[in-house]
Amino acid sequence: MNLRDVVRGKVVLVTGGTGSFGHAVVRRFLAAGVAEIRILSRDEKKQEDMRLRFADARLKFFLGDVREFASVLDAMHDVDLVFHAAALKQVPSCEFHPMEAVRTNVLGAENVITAAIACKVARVVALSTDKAVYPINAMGLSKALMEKITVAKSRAAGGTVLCATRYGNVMASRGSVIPHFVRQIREGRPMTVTDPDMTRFLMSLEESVDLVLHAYAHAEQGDIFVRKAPACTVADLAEAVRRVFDSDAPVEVIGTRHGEKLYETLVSREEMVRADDMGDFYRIRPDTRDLNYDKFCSDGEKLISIAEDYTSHNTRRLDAEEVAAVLRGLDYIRHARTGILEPA
Ligand SMILES: O=c1ccn([C@@H]2O[C@H](COP(=O)(O)OP(=O)(O)O[C@H]3O[C@H](CO)[C@@H](O)[C@H](O)[C@H]3O)[C@@H](O)[C@H]2O)c(=O)[nH]1
Repeated sequence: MNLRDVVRGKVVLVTGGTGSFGHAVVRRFLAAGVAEIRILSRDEKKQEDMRLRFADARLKFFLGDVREFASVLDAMHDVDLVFHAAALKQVPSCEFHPMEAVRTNVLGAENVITAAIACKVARVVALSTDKAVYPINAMGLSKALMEKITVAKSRAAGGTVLCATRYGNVMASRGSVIPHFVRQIREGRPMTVTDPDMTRFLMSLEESVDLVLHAYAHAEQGDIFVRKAPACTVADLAEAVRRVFDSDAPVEVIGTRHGEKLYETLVSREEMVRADDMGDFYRIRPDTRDLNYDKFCSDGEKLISIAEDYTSHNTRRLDAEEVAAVLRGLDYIRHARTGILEPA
């Protein structure tokens, strides 16, 4: 896909756009000749920082909250494309305040989709997570409902194509384990590993943006897109960080945290039977049976019995040296090696 051909002259809205994903999308879209890119978010300070950083008149800021339909509608007029990234995404905070997750991740998503359909937006890409598959924590559960809303609304969305993307852990994102390990090394503390055998998919920020752009370019009504990714154990991740920083910090095993899974799943076996393998990506097509509910009870699916989940346990596994090589390529690690510890 040539991004230039796709975005030239377009008006794009990014909800929750002041985070690292928003920055990466804005950078690429401005360079590719987008007509206007709007950010809808709650924090005026983060908006001001971003305004100063980009200093580009095509970048417009809308103060508001996806929980408020009126503020979503205000930002939606004349928009061609929406990336819905606004979310509560920390597992512990959603666990303690599940209704807040419902308000932002579930009702907020409904507001965005309803406003987009009303304003005849061409495409909406909603950002989801591997934690939405076989969810066990409130964050994953609320994102699973967001996906369900996207697919259900796609049955009657007129000319607005609704789709979602699912990705795993973005390496070195703010608050995540890699910057945490680096900080522990710098402060001369032991590295705390939850469960050495726990696995996570590894994806860079740029790869997560590629996935979202792939979805934008290829989506048909109700699709969910997944990008194939390698994974590693947390023990190997900790060892890789030690090698990159030439550290001999000890590792302390602290046990699994509240709401955590041993491994993550990007595509369930139930979805795998209707997924297309697109090389680097999977496309999970919606269940297109009509609204005759009876069929959902009577028509079985034999293929499910032989299909396999796509998980961080059975994807390509990187060892510590391979993870270290990936880490050395990250901007965050290059900066951290010179003493700047906070991810952008
Ligand atoms: O001190 C620590 C902290 C974490 N971990 C492990 O490191 C892995 C990654 O942890 P973390 O970076 O906190 O990511 P997750 O808990 O998997 O969740 C992240 O990834 C999600 C997407 O899957 C995002 O939605 C969340 O915001 C983001 O925190 C997990 O196996 C943790 O058990 C440790 O071993 N030691």
